[in-house]
Amino acid sequence: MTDGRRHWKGYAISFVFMGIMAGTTSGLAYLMGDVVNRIFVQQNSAAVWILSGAVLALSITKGFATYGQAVSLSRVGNRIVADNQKRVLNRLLTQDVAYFSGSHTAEIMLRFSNGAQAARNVLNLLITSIGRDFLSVVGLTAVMIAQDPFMALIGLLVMPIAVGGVRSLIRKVQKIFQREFHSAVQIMTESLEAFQGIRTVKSFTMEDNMRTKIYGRIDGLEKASNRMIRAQSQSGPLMEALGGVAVGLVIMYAGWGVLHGGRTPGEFFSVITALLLSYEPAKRLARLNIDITPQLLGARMLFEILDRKAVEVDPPGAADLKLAGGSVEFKDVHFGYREGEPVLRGLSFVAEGGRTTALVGPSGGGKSTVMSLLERFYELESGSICVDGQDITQVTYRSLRNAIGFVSQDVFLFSGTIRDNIATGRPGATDEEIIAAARAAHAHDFISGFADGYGSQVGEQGTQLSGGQRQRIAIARAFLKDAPILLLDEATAALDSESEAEVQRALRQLQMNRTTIVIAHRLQTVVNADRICVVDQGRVSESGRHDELIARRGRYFNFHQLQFAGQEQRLSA
Ligand SMILES: Nc1ncnc2c1ncn2[C@@H]1O[C@H](COP(=O)(O)OP(=O)(O)OP(=O)(O)O)[C@@H](O)[C@H]1O
Repeated sequence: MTDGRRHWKGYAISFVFMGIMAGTTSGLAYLMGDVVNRIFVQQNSAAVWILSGAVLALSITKGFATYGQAVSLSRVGNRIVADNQKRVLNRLLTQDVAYFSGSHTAEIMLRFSNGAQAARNVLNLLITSIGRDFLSVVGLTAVMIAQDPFMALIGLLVMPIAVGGVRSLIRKVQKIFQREFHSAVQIMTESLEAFQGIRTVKSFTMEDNMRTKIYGRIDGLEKASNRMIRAQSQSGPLMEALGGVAVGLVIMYAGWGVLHGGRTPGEFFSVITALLLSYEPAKRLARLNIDITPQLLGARMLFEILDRKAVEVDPPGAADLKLAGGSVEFKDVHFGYREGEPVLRGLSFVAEGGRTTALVGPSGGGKSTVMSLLERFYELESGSICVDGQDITQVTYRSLRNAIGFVSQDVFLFSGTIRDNIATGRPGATDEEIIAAARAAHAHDFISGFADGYGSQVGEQGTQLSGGQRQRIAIARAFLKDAPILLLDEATAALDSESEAEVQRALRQLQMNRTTIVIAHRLQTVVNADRICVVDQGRVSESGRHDELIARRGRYFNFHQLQFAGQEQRLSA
């Protein structure tokens, strides 16, 4: 807990309220003895006033204590949820890209939201059980013992049986919970995919398939939830029966005592009241194990994230990257996303500062991987990557990533305004700077064409931008970021020639005076690049300027010929 002491203070307060609740409840049970004896047996008229006043006072105190404990417990509970969510968010943000590509968003989201609630529920259940229920049972037992120890013993005889009875249910509950969680993740995953891929779903008329599949999952979850309720409620009949046995035995013993053994009716009523009042808290205590099990499992889902090591943590004493021209060097880099499946096999190349280096080669050769590695989204197996002579593993993540701008084919827009989206390039940028960046990116005109201009909403609930427009937003971001190193994954599709020309113009401007590494799909880029690296099977098989490589008549030359033969201005694919 980030601030455990703060939580415990809150719990201590609700504990005090619970103590008052337990005390007043026991007091009320105790008074029942006097009510019966003084008012009904002794017919003492003064006692009517005193006892009714005392009952009233105790009830009012109990009412306030009930309110106080509910409010204080909820407050501390809500704080725990909030704290836990912040901690999980922090831990998630320090995970690397590999973690996110390896786990489904739906599962992370469920752990994030339900896990934090479950952790709160565990503490609440423990506190209310110990504070309210346990104290009540202790207080009421004390009343029973004070009135008649033997009668109390009869009443409490059933307790061990109740506790033993519920134990067997716990394993069942655990198993059902796992199934419930799994079904919930599947429902969330599949419906998220259906909504995110709604165009594909509709154009392939997959609605019926989707419906059937997700219906099946929902039905599965419903069944699991029903099974859970059945298992959890199995303790109900057991407890009712045992409670009945206890009350029955007390009536038999005490009734006989009142009739034949000189016991007062007051003692009898007081014990019965205490027994009936302790019934609910005792039931809850016996069920505690069952109720807490799913919550504990839910909390474990959360703690599995919290227990993960923060991956993206700077080594102690890591220095910030010192830029001097922004040259990039890959030296004999070996890397694979999975064990035994190498993607880069000894890749080396130099991207000189301020120059444009183009990566070309067949699809799947590892070009995008090169870019991910330079941003240090993944760790190398061997070899090194240096920026201006500094190994990227030795400098801070922040300074490395601040030095790199990125424009890719699929541009991610956050929900918010166009202004906000451009400003992600440099948080805190002024309106003038944002507009200047948009102008440089050839985006100002189309943005001004919207009714709300820079204030237009984009993202999931906003204006849908075209592919070319989205790209120009990304370019504006990169202009604003003004990083010395630029990674460019050239657009290959979905741009009409007009917006393509706009995007190209903007990109040319952006590339000026920056170290640019571009995944080139267009001949034009390659022809003008200062250096072309042919990435094939995880290595740079050839490099040089366009005319040098053509003259060499090797791999690049073949690509080039192919492209011309296909009349397609693309190199990869
Ligand atoms: N996140 C990932 N997890 C696992 N494998 C991946 C991941 N990204 C890429 N790969 C694999 O790594 C290999 C290289 O992919 P990469 O995207 O770097 O190639 P590329 O040269 O950029 O291809 P293209 O020109 O088609 O974009 C491919 O075999 C691909 O399946």
